[in-house]
Amino acid sequence: MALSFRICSSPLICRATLSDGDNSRNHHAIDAAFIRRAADLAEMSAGFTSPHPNFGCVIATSSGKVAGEGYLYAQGTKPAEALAVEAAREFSRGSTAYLNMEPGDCHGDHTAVSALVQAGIERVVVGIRHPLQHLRGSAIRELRSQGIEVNVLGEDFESKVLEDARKSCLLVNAPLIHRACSRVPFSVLKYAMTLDGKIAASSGHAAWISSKLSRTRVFELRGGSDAVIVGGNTVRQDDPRLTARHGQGHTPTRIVMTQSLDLPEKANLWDVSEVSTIVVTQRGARKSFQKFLASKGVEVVEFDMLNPREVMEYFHLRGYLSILWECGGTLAASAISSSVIHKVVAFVAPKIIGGSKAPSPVGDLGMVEMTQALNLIDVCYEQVGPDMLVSGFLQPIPDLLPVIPSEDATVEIDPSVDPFEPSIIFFYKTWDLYGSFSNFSPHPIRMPCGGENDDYMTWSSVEHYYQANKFVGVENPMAHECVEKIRTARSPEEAALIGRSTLRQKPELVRNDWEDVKIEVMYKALKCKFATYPHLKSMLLSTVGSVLVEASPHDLFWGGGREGEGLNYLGRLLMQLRSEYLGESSVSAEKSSSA
Ligand SMILES: NC(=O)C1=CN([C@@H]2O[C@H](COP(=O)(O)OP(=O)(O)OC[C@H]3O[C@@H](n4cnc5c(N)ncnc54)[C@H](OP(=O)(O)O)[C@@H]3O)[C@@H](O)[C@H]2O)C=CC1
Ligand SMILES: Nc1c(N[C@@H]2O[C@H](COP(=O)(O)O)[C@@H](O)[C@H]2O)[nH]c(=O)[nH]c1=O
Repeated sequence: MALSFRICSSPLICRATLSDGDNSRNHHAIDAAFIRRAADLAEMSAGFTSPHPNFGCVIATSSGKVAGEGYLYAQGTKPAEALAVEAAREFSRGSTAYLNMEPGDCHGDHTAVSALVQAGIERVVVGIRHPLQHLRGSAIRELRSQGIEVNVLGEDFESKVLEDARKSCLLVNAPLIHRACSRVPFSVLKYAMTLDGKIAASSGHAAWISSKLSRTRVFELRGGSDAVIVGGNTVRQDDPRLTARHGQGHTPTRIVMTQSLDLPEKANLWDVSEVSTIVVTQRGARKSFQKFLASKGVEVVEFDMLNPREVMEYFHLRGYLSILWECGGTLAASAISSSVIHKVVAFVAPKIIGGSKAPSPVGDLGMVEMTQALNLIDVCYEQVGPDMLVSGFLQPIPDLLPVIPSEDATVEIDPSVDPFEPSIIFFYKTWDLYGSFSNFSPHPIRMPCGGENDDYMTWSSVEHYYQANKFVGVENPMAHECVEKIRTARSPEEAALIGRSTLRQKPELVRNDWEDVKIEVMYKALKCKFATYPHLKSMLLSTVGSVLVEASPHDLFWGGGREGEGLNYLGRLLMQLRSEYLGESSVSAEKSSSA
């Protein structure tokens, strides 16, 4: 059955009534319809932040009416379940909540579960369990312990229609599911071709094959990916920008894969003022050009064996979850042969360019008979302006039921479970085991803005506070505006984006003493966070004896870097805070023993 992945155009919270057909007595069909709607809602957050779990929730009354809906905008914002019950108000009582995925209560605050319990929800239907082992099953257990009936698709009941609904839940969080059971990021090959199967004219000219509307869809695809990758020849021919030009939201890292490193000195990708570029190349290639790129702020990574699999395994280790391949046919063929492409998205334009030498989307795969052709699965067809968008999967999304059958059996197949030495605790993504230590964790703090304004304000995360402080106390209305924009940013990622890009683009708005005070600013915010949330303080104290390292491969100041080359200031400040707490408790223990 083909799954359609329409981006929902309805507002965040909407009220809708099921059509008569959906209102049938067939419980499976009703459950399936609502779960699919929850998955559609979840899809709405894709593209606003770097991939993270996408959650949607629908509250339906016993008569099959939608009482409320919600989706998680980004990590740190209100959970989908809380938004949905808020929208449903008194209609939540006795209703059923449909969730595309089990909530991951990674911060121990049970916000999603509490929202459902307090609203009087009677039954919860879950599309899939949480794919990450340390989070899997805990919200379901908690809901059941509160007397709520919980049904998980594929576990408590099965049918074709429910199977399809479950599949839509797997797809909407495909990058995360891949992270749980694979060693390469989820990769999509996207191209635009003419009706006669060419991705450029014989001259190499390709701007443009697809329509403006299709290219806008490409910006959305880029915005939903961690990185976009092209080969060296595409850089030489097209001089692409590879940015997601659709307003606010996530912009993916640009990756160039080149063996020769024979690239032009002037290229749009070397402008890293808005977003970074990483060039991956063969060890030893054109050392002088490597230096030139480094001087431009472009990172160069050398490989002994430059091939798509090695490159993808490397980016998986660096924390990339999803990659969009926008390369030409030569690199595409190599990536498909290496089995790193999971999905294909092709825009077919009603144009004919001809040319026996004009390139096609996929180069030589060594196949000689049509019976060897790779068949796509779950194919979708959609008209986009004048073009036809055909998409489908080359490899199925892993099915969590057989792949991850139980909590006990998962350690072996989940490479993220415990990949590190026990004496070092790494933390990075907020949903990781110690993710609450991250600046991005959703723990609001109340602190004065700093500067002349001593009023206490609520900051949605440490990251909001930290980024805003770059511009505090600067006598310029634009700096004030920037502080407010960061304070009201809907997610830590958005706050970071505004803070970092303003620092790069308008350095005059940054306070003069920023470099001197930034560690102190961070420490103050961390102290406030751990003092505000006792369970976080306990978590920090539980790490005594372990070194804390922020496993950010990019941030060599706050993070530990890829191979320990980073300064790890965030880890250090947390250890300092931990020592402070230990000092306090030993002083109070001394006092009580001497009393
Ligand atoms: N319509 C569309 O959607 C698109 C069209 N195009 C068009 O396609 C043409 C370029 O096609 P093509 O040369 O295939 O594209 P690419 O440049 O994307 O891929 C080939 C290049 O990738 C690099 N490379 C590194 N490792 C490998 C490897 N293991 N296997 C293969 N390549 C590797 C090499 O760069 P190096 O030579 O530097 O070592 C190689 O020349 C251009 O005309 C461009 O306009 C490109 C993208 C999309
Ligand atoms: N020609 C072509 C595409 N080409 C891809 O887009 C890149 C250019 O991106 P940018 O510089 O950001 O606009 C180019 O290098 C290639 O990867 N894409 C499409 O959707 N449709 C098209 O017709």
